[in-house]
Amino acid sequence: MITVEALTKTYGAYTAVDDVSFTAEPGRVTGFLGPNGAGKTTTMRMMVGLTQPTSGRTLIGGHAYADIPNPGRHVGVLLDASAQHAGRSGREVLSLGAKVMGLPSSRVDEMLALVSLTDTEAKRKIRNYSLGMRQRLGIAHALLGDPQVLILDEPANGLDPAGIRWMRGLLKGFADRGGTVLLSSHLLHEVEIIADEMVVIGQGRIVARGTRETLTAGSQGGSQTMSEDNDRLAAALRAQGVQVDPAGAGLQVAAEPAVIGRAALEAGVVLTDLRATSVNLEDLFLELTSDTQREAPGAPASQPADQGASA
Ligand SMILES: Nc1ncnc2c1ncn2[C@@H]1O[C@H](COP(=O)(O)OP(=O)(O)OP(=O)(O)O)[C@@H](O)[C@H]1O
Repeated sequence: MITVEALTKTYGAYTAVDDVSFTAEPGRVTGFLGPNGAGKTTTMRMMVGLTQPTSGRTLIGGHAYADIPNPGRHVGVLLDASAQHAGRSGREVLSLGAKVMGLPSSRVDEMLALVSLTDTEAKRKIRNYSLGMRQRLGIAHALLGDPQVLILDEPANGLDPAGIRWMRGLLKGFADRGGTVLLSSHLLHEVEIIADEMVVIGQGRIVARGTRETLTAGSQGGSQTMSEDNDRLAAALRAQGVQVDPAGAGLQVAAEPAVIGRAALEAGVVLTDLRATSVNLEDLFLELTSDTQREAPGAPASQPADQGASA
């Protein structure tokens, strides 16, 4: 369990992270989502003691990271895949990590196999690694000590589609076995596929949090429909005050399918297609993060940050 309590970081007059609080629960993947420069990396660095917070704290399993003896055995961290010594090989980096953590060298081979780095690649200097290979090595390093908690900053960065799918499976499996996963991304699609919970940050502040369902709850859902007489159906709906817009060969209607079905029945129009349209999470994400001044109350589709489901 990770508990982030009122973390704030200021650089002079600039507030990079502003009173950020959230939890990441065991058995769940928590996505930390926000556009470039929103404060994700700064928050994660503060969580593991690499950046000193101006105020606030983070507890991981009830302890500050700095107070955890042999932290790699408890918390796997991947913050910057390119931060490893470029002149070392991947195997050397993992072997060093294993020594520091008091692990058998067989663990290095296990991790290399897990992230699909071949023996030849493992012997290559990191300066000659592709970004995806660095990322795989970083994930191997984070998992080396068999931790219960993973904190990963943009772990999918540089991975090809097959690699992203592989990583998703890996992290889901980790959470399914009871582990806690916090991963950041600036890409909604990457996060929404894997994350059980999402914490959305914009301009240093948490603007929403919850599951996909709770985030989009309360948003005005609509329907798409087609009929044998769209004009008559549109007129019948508009007469009830329902907003109707043309959409391709059909209509986009700001109402539930049942409202449309009833209107069609009363107007004697045969429907040829009728489906509820899901709320576009991407629109919600862009709306939430475009201007923190609006925050949750100004954005009707959002889950207010202080009532989020994951709190
Ligand atoms: N050492 C520093 N001095 C001054 N400003 C900083 C420092 N570190 C970060 N910042 C600023 O804090 C803000 C948040 O940066 P951060 O790297 O945390 O964003 P991010 O959400 O991780 O972005 P990205 O998705 O691009 O990685 C940015 O405006 C950045 O320029």
